[in-house]
Amino acid sequence: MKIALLGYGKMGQIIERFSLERGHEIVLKIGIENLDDLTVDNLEKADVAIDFSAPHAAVDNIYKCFEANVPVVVGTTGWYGELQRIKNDCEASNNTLLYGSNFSIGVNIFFHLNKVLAKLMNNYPAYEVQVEEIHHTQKLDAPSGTAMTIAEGIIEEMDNKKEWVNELEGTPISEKLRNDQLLIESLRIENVPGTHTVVYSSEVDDIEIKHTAHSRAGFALGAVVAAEWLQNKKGFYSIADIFNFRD
Ligand SMILES: NC(=O)C1=CN([C@@H]2O[C@H](COP(=O)(O)OP(=O)(O)OC[C@H]3O[C@@H](n4cnc5c(N)ncnc54)[C@H](OP(=O)(O)O)[C@@H]3O)[C@@H](O)[C@H]2O)C=CC1
Ligand SMILES: O=C(O)C1=N[C@H](C(=O)O)C[C@H](O)C1
Repeated sequence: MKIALLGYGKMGQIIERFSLERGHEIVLKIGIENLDDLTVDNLEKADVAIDFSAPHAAVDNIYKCFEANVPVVVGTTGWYGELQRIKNDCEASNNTLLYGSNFSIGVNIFFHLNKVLAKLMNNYPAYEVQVEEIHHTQKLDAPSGTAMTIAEGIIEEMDNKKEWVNELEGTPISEKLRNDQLLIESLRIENVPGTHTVVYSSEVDDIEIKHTAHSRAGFALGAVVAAEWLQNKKGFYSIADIFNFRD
């Protein structure tokens, strides 16, 4: 495949390496220094675009791909408030997009496990649930997209949780946490690629599930595999469409 990389930072560079290893060609690399090269003409040279840019940049980049009719894989997080509008516009313009808050196989297994556990724990109100995410200090968004997906999985399965609220280290939530709110605690520590924990705590014990990324390799390989999966498809997809986990 001919791949356009939108965003050539920490992730873009590893995605380039995996793309070349898997026999693909990089026909366009867009970073902050050559944004003018992000044109319809240049995008049309690619079979697929992969966006790992920045929360403020992803939406414009997606619409540029739609204009060029190039399928786009979006790994960038922090833009999900626009998800419904983009889904509608993608389908209305007969375009193709796949997004995911996390492309690693391990985290996608974890997403499934999280929902199975939440369904079970729904029967045990003595346990209070909380999500924690830890990332490197350059991360621009909080909570992480992965933590949002985890929280949404819990809210879907637990009758007493209706919404999540975020506490970023140093900026505690302004109001007291309500019983129907799920806390996502965000911590920023130098060089951490991504750690997510779900804890159910009772008076007598804790139950904890945790995913620890040792590097960014799992995210990057997953993004290239997602781009391969998207070939010859039309429409709006999420990473969950690639996996078919059973309980
Ligand atoms: N879904 C997943 O599995 C994963 C998602 N991510 C997400 O991917 C995104 C990128 O992560 P990461 O690579 O670590 O971040 P980096 O900051 O290392 O890289 C992003 C790059 O994009 C550049 N950029 C800024 N604006 C634009 C634009 N308009 N078009 C193209 N590039 C632009 C930035 O330039 P400059 O720094 O000069 O502004 C930077 O070089 C984040 O949102 C992160 O949360 C990360 C890992 C896994
Ligand atoms: O910014 C990152 O680094 C990561 N972002 C994604 C997220 O917001 O969940 C995925 C991964 O945790 C790394």
